[in-house]
Amino acid sequence: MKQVDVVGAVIINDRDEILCALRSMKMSLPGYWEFPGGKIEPGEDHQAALVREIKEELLCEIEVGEFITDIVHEYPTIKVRLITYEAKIISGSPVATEHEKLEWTARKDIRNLHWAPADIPTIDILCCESNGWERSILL
Ligand SMILES: Nc1nc2c([nH]c(=O)n2[C@H]2C[C@H](O)[C@@H](COP(=O)(O)OP(=O)(O)OP(=O)(O)O)O2)c(=O)[nH]1
Repeated sequence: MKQVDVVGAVIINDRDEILCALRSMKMSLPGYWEFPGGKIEPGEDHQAALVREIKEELLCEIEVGEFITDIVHEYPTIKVRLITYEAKIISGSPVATEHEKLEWTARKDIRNLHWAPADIPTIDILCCESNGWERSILL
């Protein structure tokens, strides 16, 4: 089965909200939420691919931060390797040029969206992080 290598940016603002992107009817997996990003070009490193994709898709500039996870998900006709990183916007503000819409969502609420299946491991890590933080305060 064909595999595509994709990078996704978990763009977080200073209010701990995450930028979520809804795939449009013109894209594959329409109606699913995802992290903005896209396919890595041959010879490109992950960070460069993310900066390029975000510039193309959202017309703004990001700085790529910590690695989150690297997983392979088998869809019925294609395997997607999704590699996610934290990121923040350093210039401009995001515009949906390809997506149906963009939404800043509080970290605690991101599970409520209907995510592309390949994104669930990233969502689990993002939600755990905040639980871990709360747990360490309670202990
Ligand atoms: N960008 C991105 N793609 C994702 C995520 N989760 C997930 O399964 N995908 C899938 C959807 C696409 O098949 C592929 C990403 O490719 P892309 O972002 O370049 O999408 P595209 O619109 O050019 O894809 P296509 O319609 O040409 O197949 O990975 C995610 O969080 N972000």
